[in-house]
Amino acid sequence: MILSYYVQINKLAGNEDVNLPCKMSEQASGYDLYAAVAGEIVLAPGERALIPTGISLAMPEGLEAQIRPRSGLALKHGITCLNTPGTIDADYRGEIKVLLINLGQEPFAIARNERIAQMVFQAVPVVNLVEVEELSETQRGAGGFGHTGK
Ligand SMILES: O=c1ccn([C@H]2C[C@H](O)[C@@H](COP(=O)(O)OP(=O)(O)OP(=O)(O)O)O2)c(=O)[nH]1
Ligand SMILES: [Mg+2]
Repeated sequence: MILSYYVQINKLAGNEDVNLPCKMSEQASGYDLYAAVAGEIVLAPGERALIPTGISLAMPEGLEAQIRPRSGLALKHGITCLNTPGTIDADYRGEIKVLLINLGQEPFAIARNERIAQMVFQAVPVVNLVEVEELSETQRGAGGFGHTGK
């Protein structure tokens, strides 16, 4: 079954040259996000930076977007998203930004229009939290954090 939605996308002023998020293969899960940095920025080992993408979105209620690292950047350069997966709320209208961190040993340069991360859309159920005095019993109960063994 294929779920299909329309999501509005807006290029922010001054970013007309920055590519729109793009799927790199027909059935890719993620739309690659392009850096909207001015010129180039360099992340020293251990350094983090909030990278602009030059775009904003309006998704329908019931969708979210997740910002995830690109595995190639992680493997080759130790570049990942610090808050992965980043959460883009359906009602957020600001610029999408990517919090990158350099966990590698070498400085890493990011140029304008380079692909820095990917954005995956997910359906989010609408949940109503109902406060109660007691919860239903289960076999697991409160067991967790490895209580079933290694
Ligand atoms: O990687 C990210 C994560 C978040 N956001 C934007 C969209 C999101 O809707 C908003 C808030 O994100 P989140 O809820 O993760 O952050 P918070 O620290 O809880 O901030 P807030 O109090 O604004 O919700 O920031 C991004 O652009 N990139
Ligand atoms: Mg929040």
